[in-house]
Amino acid sequence: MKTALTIAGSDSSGGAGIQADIKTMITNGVYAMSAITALTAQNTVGVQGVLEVTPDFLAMQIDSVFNDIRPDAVKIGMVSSTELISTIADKLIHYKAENIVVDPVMVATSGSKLITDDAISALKEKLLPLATVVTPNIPEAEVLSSMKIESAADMIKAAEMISKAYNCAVLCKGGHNMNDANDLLYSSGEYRWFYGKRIGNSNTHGTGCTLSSAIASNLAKGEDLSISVEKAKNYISAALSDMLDLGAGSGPLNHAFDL
Ligand SMILES: Nc1ncnc2c1ncn2[C@@H]1O[C@H](COP(=O)(O)OP(=O)(O)OP(=O)(O)O)[C@@H](O)[C@H]1O
Ligand SMILES: Cc1ncc(CO)c(N)n1
Repeated sequence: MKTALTIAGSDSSGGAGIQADIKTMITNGVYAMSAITALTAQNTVGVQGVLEVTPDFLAMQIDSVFNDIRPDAVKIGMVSSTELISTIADKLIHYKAENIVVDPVMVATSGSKLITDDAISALKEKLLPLATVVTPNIPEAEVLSSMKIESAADMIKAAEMISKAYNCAVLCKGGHNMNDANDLLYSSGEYRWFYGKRIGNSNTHGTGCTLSSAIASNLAKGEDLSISVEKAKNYISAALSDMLDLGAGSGPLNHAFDL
């Protein structure tokens, strides 16, 4: 069985973070492991508290995983501080990790900030150059490219800028568009659109975590990047279409829609 590791924060409400990642990896056919960067007390309405792990303890978790069950792919989600980002980068280099998917988590769907400004610089300098693919939504792509994104042409331009600056593939996600849900993959100088019909479901808590974990699962199984994104896009669209409606705010999607 192929294996995947998520390095991310825990979401007590189970819709995003580590919990979304593990549900996604299992339903996409890989063995799931975790290294937890922070605990969040969170629900569909907001983030009530964050407790970060120490860099040493994050390093210990990553060592425990790599020294026993080597992951075929690694997904990185919420990492809120510079020290934790440096720890992850050092370990990924040390273990020569492959198939690295970086979801540059900055703000929760509910609006709470999940990263410090210093850490955004560290993410750019230390993690993006290690990434096979980075998966920003439109506001995150604006921060990473320092340009405003108002059209499909802007998505291509921003993805190209990020890809060239950090030497990684870029999937710019269109979930924050009003009219469609088209995602743009820019890789090795070429781009491909993944078209998605906008689904009328306001329960989108954890869509980014889920998509990046599905991509990591497909890479772990040996698919190339473009097919990995295509399959992940089909998975998230089906999970959203199931119209699960839990909680008072933006609720989770149904990761296990076909079980
Ligand atoms: N209403 C929707 N209908 C169809 N697809 C959607 C919808 N909302 C998001 N998606 C898809 O979900 C995936 C994640 O995109 P999105 O832009 O929501 O990420 P995100 O903002 O990082 O998520 P998160 O809410 O976890 O922070 C993309 O493939 C996007 O196209
Ligand atoms: C722990 C965690 N990671 C990522 C997100 C972004 O959806 C979230 N809300 N919570």
